[in-house]
Amino acid sequence: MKVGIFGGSFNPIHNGHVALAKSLLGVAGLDEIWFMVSPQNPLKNAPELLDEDIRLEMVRAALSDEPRLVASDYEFALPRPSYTWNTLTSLSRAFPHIVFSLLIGGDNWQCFHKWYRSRDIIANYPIVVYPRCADGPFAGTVPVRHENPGHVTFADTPLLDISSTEVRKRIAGGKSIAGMVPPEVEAIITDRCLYARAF
Ligand SMILES: Nc1ncnc2c1ncn2[C@@H]1O[C@H](COP(=O)(O)OP(=O)(O)OP(=O)(O)O)[C@@H](O)[C@H]1O
Ligand SMILES: O=C(O)c1ccc[n+]([C@@H]2O[C@H](COP(=O)([O-])O)[C@@H](O)[C@H]2O)c1
Repeated sequence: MKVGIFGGSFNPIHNGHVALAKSLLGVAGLDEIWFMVSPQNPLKNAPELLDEDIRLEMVRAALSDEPRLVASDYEFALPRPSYTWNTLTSLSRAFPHIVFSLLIGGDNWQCFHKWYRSRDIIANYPIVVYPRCADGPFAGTVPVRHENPGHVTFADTPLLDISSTEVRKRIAGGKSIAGMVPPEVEAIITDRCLYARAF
């Protein structure tokens, strides 16, 4: 069985994440994709990061009709910050029959050399890099290739110009997020008044 690990803050999950994962199932030949909700990205200090349980609840709601897309809280029980090398090796020990790949966006691939034991990840796990249309400096760029890419492939998936940052900004500005997040996620955000404070 082949499983892709799609790690993220998912603060909140949006339609770009779901559309991308659906496309990656086919493009990368995966049986399932596990959305690994990261309690704490080692390289991000985000004061606006919501509690991991609420972020997980939104991911579960968004994926409720997608049997091959799975919401995972696996990192919640691992040491913080959430180093992907630790997650992958722990998963491989826990599920020895599963071949895990790492799915990573072009934005994160640009700084992959800063990740904890990035060379070990490249040497031991297949990596699938997908293009990311971020609203930041890497908008529309082709991911940088590392010197010794190992099992790194570059997936030709569609670019969807949505980010969690934009979703949070719109909510704080009193604007609609209809069509940017799944309706189940929009309902949770509205009911609990999430992200109502401006950041
Ligand atoms: N619209 C999108 N298209 C393709 N990939 C995306 C998109 N949005 C996010 N991703 C990817 O999903 C992964 C997890 O996303 P993350 O939770 O950081 O969302 P984000 O929208 O980038 O959040 P933020 O705006 O808060 O940085 C990242 O590696 C990112 O590359
Ligand atoms: O392992 C690392 O050193 C590392 C450094 C930066 C990011 N990550 C992981 O990359 C994923 C994407 O994070 P984010 O916050 O951009 O959605 C998430 O699973 C993080 O834990 C991992």
